[in-house]
Amino acid sequence: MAVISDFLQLDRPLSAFPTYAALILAFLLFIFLRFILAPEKFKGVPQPPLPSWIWGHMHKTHNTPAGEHYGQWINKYGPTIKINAPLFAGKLLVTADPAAIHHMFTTRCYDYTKSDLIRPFVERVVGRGLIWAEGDLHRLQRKQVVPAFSPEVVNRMEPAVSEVSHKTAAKLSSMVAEGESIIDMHDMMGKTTLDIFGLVALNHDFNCLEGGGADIRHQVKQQANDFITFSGFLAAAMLRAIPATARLPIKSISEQGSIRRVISPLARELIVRGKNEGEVSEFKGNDFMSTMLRNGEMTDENLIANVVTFIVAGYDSTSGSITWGLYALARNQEAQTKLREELLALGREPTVKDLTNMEQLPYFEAVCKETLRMYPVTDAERVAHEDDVIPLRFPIITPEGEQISAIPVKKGDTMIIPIICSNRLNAVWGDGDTWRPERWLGELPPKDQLVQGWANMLTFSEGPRSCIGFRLAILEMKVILATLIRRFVFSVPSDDFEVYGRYFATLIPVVKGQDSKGAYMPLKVTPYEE
Ligand code: HEM
Repeated sequence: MAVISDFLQLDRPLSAFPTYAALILAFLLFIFLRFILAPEKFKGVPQPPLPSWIWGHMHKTHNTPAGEHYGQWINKYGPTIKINAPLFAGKLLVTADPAAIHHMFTTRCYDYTKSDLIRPFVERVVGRGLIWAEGDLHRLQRKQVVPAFSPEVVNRMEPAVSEVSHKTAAKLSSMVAEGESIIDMHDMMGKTTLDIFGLVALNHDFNCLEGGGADIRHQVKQQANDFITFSGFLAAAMLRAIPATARLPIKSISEQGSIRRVISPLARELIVRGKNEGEVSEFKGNDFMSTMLRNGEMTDENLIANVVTFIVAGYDSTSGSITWGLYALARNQEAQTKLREELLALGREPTVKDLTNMEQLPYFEAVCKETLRMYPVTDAERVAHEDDVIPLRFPIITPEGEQISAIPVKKGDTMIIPIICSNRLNAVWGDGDTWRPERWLGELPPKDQLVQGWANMLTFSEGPRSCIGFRLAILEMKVILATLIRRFVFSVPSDDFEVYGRYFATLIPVVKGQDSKGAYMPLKVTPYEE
């Protein structure tokens, strides 16, 4: 009872609220009847055994390492399955099939929008910016900001990225010199990428490495840590069953707005400064802020939402990817040594040219791709806006021997696209769950079995809504990893140390046995001596 009372932010025990108890019962009865009366969905698509009558399949996927259960089911039943949503909220189609993904993300991108669970969540967290926008509004907003992330503009960001990376290396050196040998690299990478994004996109120095931006990073981390608890799961389950629950004073839901509340005043200040100063940075007016302001077509609400959106999307996912890269290298000392040797053999700090030329640093390229394949930091969910038929590359064979090569869907049906499973499909990659950079140096799986996103993976999605910041993310990943691996050896703090991922808006690293700490990646850092 205390849990429910806290969940609902009640200031008296739940027993004092018979009305609340009656409401909860009515709610459960309503969704149960809706479930019983619903027509059968996704006929012929295999469904794994139901782990829980009330929570459907999703408590298992929420409460365990990212991709673990979807991965097991998909490897057993094929890339397309159906599952039960919690609280009798109907069936969901889960697919990692490349043809289905291409259809929803590219061919009919605007007919498969973010679901009624995801879109209001995005609005609460970052506002009505590019990630929230759909249809014509999305086309318009995207056209306005896309020039700020062109190859030429991103390449010009390299000196700033490099400068912050060197500051991080200096900070790590001083921490180690002061006796701190085990360092939370998730926290360090968050500070590094937020500082970079401020400088290259907003002409603003968050100065996180010296203690700045702490409120933003704290809120982002707090939201992630809250989401992976049972309360976080229950809130998502209720929202999926009845989206109007968002209006109730539920703690885990109302607190999702705290990131926006913390960043908005700064966003407003930066916009006013940008409007007054005209060109706001050394990127010849091509930076994100100048580009948005120059067009003058966005309302102030859209401008603020986009500054919040880009700050959060621009630093958290990139820092997560780099953190996972350091973890993979810490677990694979041989690979780390090989990478360091390749970087040092260059005889200088790598330049943008070195980093973008795959032949110059082939192993480094393979390490980055393999990390982004194994640890994609986001997940996706779409809802059909019209009745449609989704094609499959890997047909389903029913127990009766019938082949299903396309799945009819109805307006309102929800599809879950577990990006991590698409990237790891054993049917395509063989040993998809193993981090093995060498796979990128040999022959890749046939193209028609792969998706059409960057490097034939789904990490940055594909199509008109694919990640707009992918070039900047890859540049940051390469510059930061090159700077750190040339100077330090990263290793795991103990033999039984294990980290698994949990999804919030990004893939959070959680140390096994230290789950209550939430997002955390303590690695042993030792200066490298030749
Ligand atoms: C390694 C780091 C990153 C990864 C793995 C990543 C991944 C993704 C993915 C998968 C999507 C599509 C989500 C969906 O449609 O449901 C996306 C969209 C987006 N990303 Fe990234 N991202 C990264 C870094 C960045 C950076 C650095 C920025 C900012 C410059 C950024 C800004 C955005 C925005 C604004 C969208 C929405 C695009 C749209 O809907 O048109 N991301 N990202």
